[in-house]
Amino acid sequence: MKHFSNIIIGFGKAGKTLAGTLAKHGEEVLVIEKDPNMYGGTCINIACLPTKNMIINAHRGIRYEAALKKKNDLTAKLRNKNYHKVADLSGVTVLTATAEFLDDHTLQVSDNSGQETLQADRIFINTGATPVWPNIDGLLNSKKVYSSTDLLAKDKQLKELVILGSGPIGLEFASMYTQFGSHVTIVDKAPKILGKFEPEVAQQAKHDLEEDGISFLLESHITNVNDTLNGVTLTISTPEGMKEIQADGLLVATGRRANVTDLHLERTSIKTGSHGEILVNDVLETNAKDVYALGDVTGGPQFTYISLDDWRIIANNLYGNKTRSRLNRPVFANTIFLNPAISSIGRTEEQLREAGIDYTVLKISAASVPKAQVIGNPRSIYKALIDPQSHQILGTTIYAEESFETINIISLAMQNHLPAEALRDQIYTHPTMTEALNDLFDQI
Ligand SMILES: Cc1cc2nc3c(=O)[nH]c(=O)nc-3n(C[C@H](O)[C@H](O)[C@H](O)COP(=O)(O)OP(=O)(O)OC[C@H]3O[C@@H](n4cnc5c(N)ncnc54)[C@H](O)[C@@H]3O)c2cc1C
Ligand SMILES: NC(=O)c1ccc[n+]([C@@H]2O[C@H](COP(=O)([O-])OP(=O)(O)OC[C@H]3O[C@@H](n4cnc5c(N)ncnc54)[C@H](O)[C@@H]3O)[C@@H](O)[C@H]2O)c1
Repeated sequence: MKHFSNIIIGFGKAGKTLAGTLAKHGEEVLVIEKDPNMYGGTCINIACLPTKNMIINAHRGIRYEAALKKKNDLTAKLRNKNYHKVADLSGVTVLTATAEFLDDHTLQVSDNSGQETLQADRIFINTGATPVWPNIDGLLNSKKVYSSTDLLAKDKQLKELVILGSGPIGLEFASMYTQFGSHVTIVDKAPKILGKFEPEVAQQAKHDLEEDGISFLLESHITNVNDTLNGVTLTISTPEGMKEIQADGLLVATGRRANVTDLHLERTSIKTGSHGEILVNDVLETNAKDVYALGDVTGGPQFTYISLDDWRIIANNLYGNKTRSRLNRPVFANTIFLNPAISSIGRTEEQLREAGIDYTVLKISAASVPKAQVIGNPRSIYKALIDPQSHQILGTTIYAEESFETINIISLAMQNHLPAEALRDQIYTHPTMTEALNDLFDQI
């Protein structure tokens, strides 16, 4: 039986970065990835980067087939680069095989050629997340039902697309497909979209998505999926009664949960939660000694930058001053890449009210910001909540062009406890959307 000092299961953001750190410290590492099309993990192959590349090219007016080719070229390049960045490190080996546990420190790996048993002193589980499939009649047998991964690989554009789920995946695909010229209907059981964002921003974003041609069926669910010669018929229960929609396909975007499918954790002392997520303590240790879990598989926030931050926690606890943990993870933002993008950080008005925290609201539209005019997209709301005494920023939501960049400045200010005046008085380059922060914080 082969023995390794460290085995990382899954070539995700945390895992691949950790392989580099371990190698730098002279450690021997085996990285096991089950799918050669996934070297580099979910983000670069089937998620963040290909979707944003398609979204940007759709906005540029590039046709679907040409955009798909550009996306495929990009992911192939990134995959190859990611593979070599890890496999070429001294002390690191990449094995393309599926790993399953036999006990806490013993794994069986399998590929088409056979199986092998391996042991390791330390094991890091970084196997990501997998789509949740709702229980709907005809859904699993349909050939017209797609996950985000399937749809990103589709060589022909679906002209009439229904999307189940209005989370980030559903909304980003809806925005992208609309820009490519398709008609999209979103079905969600929730009464409103973007429910975690400030209500006026969510409302404005919904209005703009509708203006772009997207139809919404809220408080609705699909009860039946029936393939037809040319597409699919969807039976939908809505507040106005049952509806039937003919479409070319259905994208299911109803959430993703920890991917532990192949791992056979029942053979170990590793504990899982009610959604299959691997339970870890604040420094990402599982119940089994020297077995860690990182990234989406822990059931934490599903973002590449959080997986990367999990790596920081592990690296700090293995080689650093052991101060980093999930408990003191810095405040972090999130963005949904719409037209324009919606980005937020910290707390909303509702959350502050519930917590009994006093706040002052600052709000502007950036329609008159020169860069918004240069881009030709005046859609915008900038909203900040600040402490009335200290002027510390408690939360910010930006719905505007380039909000995904501007929000990182707010993040830096919050993390370093800068008062709103610092952002008000900062000299920003021109013309940028960030300049709007001069005006937003001028209302203090
Ligand atoms: C469509 C979409 C768009 C997204 N957009 C964004 C975005 O814009 N920004 C953002 O921050 N996040 C985004 N996310 C979320 C982000 O992609 C994930 O949070 C992130 O990639 C998770 O990384 P990870 O390190 O947990 O593991 P992953 O990168 O998911 O890696 C897990 C790897 O483990 C492998 N694996 C699984 N089981 C086994 C096994 N038994 N043996 C061997 N290998 C195995 C898998 O093949 C996979 O390569 C998006 C997600 C999706 C689906
Ligand atoms: N820009 C980004 O950062 C980005 C982009 C895409 C994905 N992601 C990550 O991927 C994860 C998964 O995204 P997602 O959009 O699939 O999930 P989600 O959980 O965020 O949203 C799922 C939506 O589906 C609805 N839904 C669930 N079951 C339903 C049913 N049976 N009928 C009708 N509606 C139903 C829910 O009400 C919800 O609105 C997110 O947690 C996110 O962190 C991030």
